[in-house]
Amino acid sequence: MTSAQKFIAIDGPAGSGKSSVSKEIARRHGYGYLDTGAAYRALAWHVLDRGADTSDADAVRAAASDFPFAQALDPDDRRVRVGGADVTDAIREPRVSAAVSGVARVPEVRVQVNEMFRRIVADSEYPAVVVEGRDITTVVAPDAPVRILLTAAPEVRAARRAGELAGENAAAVAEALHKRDASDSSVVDFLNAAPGVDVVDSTELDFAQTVAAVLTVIDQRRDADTGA
Ligand SMILES: Nc1ncnc2c1ncn2[C@@H]1O[C@H](COP(=O)(O)OP(=O)(O)OP(=O)(O)O)[C@@H](O)[C@H]1O
Ligand SMILES: Nc1ccn([C@@H]2O[C@H](COP(=O)(O)O)[C@@H](O)[C@H]2O)c(=O)n1
Repeated sequence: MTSAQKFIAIDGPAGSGKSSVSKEIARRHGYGYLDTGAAYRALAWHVLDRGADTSDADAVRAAASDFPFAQALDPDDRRVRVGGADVTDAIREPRVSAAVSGVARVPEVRVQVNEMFRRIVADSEYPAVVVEGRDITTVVAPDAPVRILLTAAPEVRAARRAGELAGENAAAVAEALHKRDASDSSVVDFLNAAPGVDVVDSTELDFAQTVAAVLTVIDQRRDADTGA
């Protein structure tokens, strides 16, 4: 089996359900789970921790050249580390969410982290790894046997995210989410499915229905791949 065949690739915009759905798929199948956004977030945290700004591409490149990132593939172990620092919670703070797109805009950094993702999957002992992000179906693993674009209407995604962040102003949450999508989608296209990528639109689906729809696609693609 090539390492590309170990990928179950899932892309989508912010708040589309990539991480919650991917974790559930990984748990049910005994697969690994890789949250690539966590790596970009951890690098943004690392840049800020060095007193720099992610709009400064040189500062991002410098931080990336010394980036001791670690993340387990266990879907129930979400700890993220940069060197000795546990940044699991810090990378979800609004200041990091607001800064992360700056990191994602630096092409050399994308190449570096994509190599890291491929290595993590290749070296893992899981039979497959659900890898979610923005460019997994198109750049990181375009040859993966299962490639899914998970999407939902912008207002639905904003409402789901606002529901998670108790105490945050819903309009501000929606604005931040849409701003991040606009910036990110100028770097990689995760709003339109590339040829061969299956779309699951969860706008009208609850969480359980979304998981079921993604599982159906995985089964269909796996059957097609094995000629079953
Ligand atoms: N189909 C669904 N119906 C209802 N809620 C959902 C559905 N899918 C996901 N959610 C909820 O929406 C919220 C956002 O989902 P999640 O964090 O998985 O999105 P994401 O795409 O990984 O976002 P981000 O890219 O910003 O990390 C979570 O609270 C999750 O439980
Ligand atoms: N494949 C990816 C994954 C993420 N990004 C960037 O990271 C940010 C955070 O991602 P979340 O999934 O945690 O929302 C995202 O806004 C992108 O800037 C990326 O570029 N490519």
